[in-house]
Amino acid sequence: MRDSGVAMVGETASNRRAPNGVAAPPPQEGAAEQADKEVMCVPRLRPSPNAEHVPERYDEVEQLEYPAAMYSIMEQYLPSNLLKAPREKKIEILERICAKYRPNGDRTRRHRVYRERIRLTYKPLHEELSALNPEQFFVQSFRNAIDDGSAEAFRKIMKYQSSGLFAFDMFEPRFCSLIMDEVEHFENWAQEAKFKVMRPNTMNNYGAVLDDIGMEEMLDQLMREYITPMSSVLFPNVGGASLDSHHGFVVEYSMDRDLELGFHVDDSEVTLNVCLGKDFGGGQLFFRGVRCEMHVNGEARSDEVLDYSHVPGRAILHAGRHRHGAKEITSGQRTNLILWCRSSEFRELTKYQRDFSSWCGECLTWKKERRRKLSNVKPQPASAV
Ligand SMILES: O=C(O)CCC(=O)C(=O)O
Ligand SMILES: [Fe+2]
Repeated sequence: MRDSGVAMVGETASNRRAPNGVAAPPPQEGAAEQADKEVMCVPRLRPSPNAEHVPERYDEVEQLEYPAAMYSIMEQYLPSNLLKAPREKKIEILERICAKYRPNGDRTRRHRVYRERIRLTYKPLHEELSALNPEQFFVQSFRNAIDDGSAEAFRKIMKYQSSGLFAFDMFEPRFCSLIMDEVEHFENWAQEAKFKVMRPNTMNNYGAVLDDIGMEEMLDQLMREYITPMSSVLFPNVGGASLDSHHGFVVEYSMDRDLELGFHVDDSEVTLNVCLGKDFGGGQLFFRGVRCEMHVNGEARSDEVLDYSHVPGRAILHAGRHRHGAKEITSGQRTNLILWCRSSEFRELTKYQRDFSSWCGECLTWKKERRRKLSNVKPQPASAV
């Protein structure tokens, strides 16, 4: 399994919490409006160091993955909103950046130690969550569609479908409760044990990585046996047929915690997002079209502006590169299970590619435009000598 990686997130969106947990400047516009203008990737380092910033010292920090001096040097390349983040957060971010360049995105030593400590000291509340039990976890209609495996069977269970977005009922209410209870139990344990929980990615201040608390194998099986059959049919152009690793976590929103999630793309080829509960108002997902890395900040076409309202037990499946965010909740508490499904084959094959017109809205527009221009070029009559 690869490292949890980092979601590519809106770095400068002014209307959400900054990744360091410090409140970002007051909102100028709504999340969705801002999203139309800008998506950036975080953590994206500055091209040149910030010479005015005096970096922290890391010498006395235990269990650093790399030499302490490297953290001080790299700190000067962090985007300005992260410079004042707590040192622990900066270490986490810098190590995640570096992990991307290690063979197979190997997990950092800190993360290995973190997981081992949980494994040895945390006693799960619901041991049954460590093994996939389709009858207990999934609703009948979803199991039937997977058993059938045809595009027609998947089409039949869709409750909402729009370009690149597919929503269907998936989890039994009891399974939703078990996951939420387990996460709460873990949070309580961590608080009592004074154990610092690693959050799912740089954008979340709450939530937990399910892979870290004993559900990695179960979620891997879920991806291979229950998501791949669907994504092979629904997302063939973005690696949906060759998913081979995942990052599974829950995100939590409530009036006294995170309210919303900034505009971003996921570090995944295909994302499964299932609402677990509980009662809440607001919190709609907003989508703004699928884009490759080069076009991630481009404008959305009007037909790409889509909102989706979560329903407990219901899943939405989308491409990781489908730009999105979550609007503020207006009441209650919302918890969602997120499974970022990745394909190393797809990443390798597309590494040196430049044309993604089979899935990137803007590459496609450019391609059509080029074709149109070419077809408008009138052949010159050959002149006789
Ligand atoms: O809040 C949600 O439902 C979306 C979460 C999300 O997009 C993510 O964690 O990548
Ligand atoms: Fe996301």
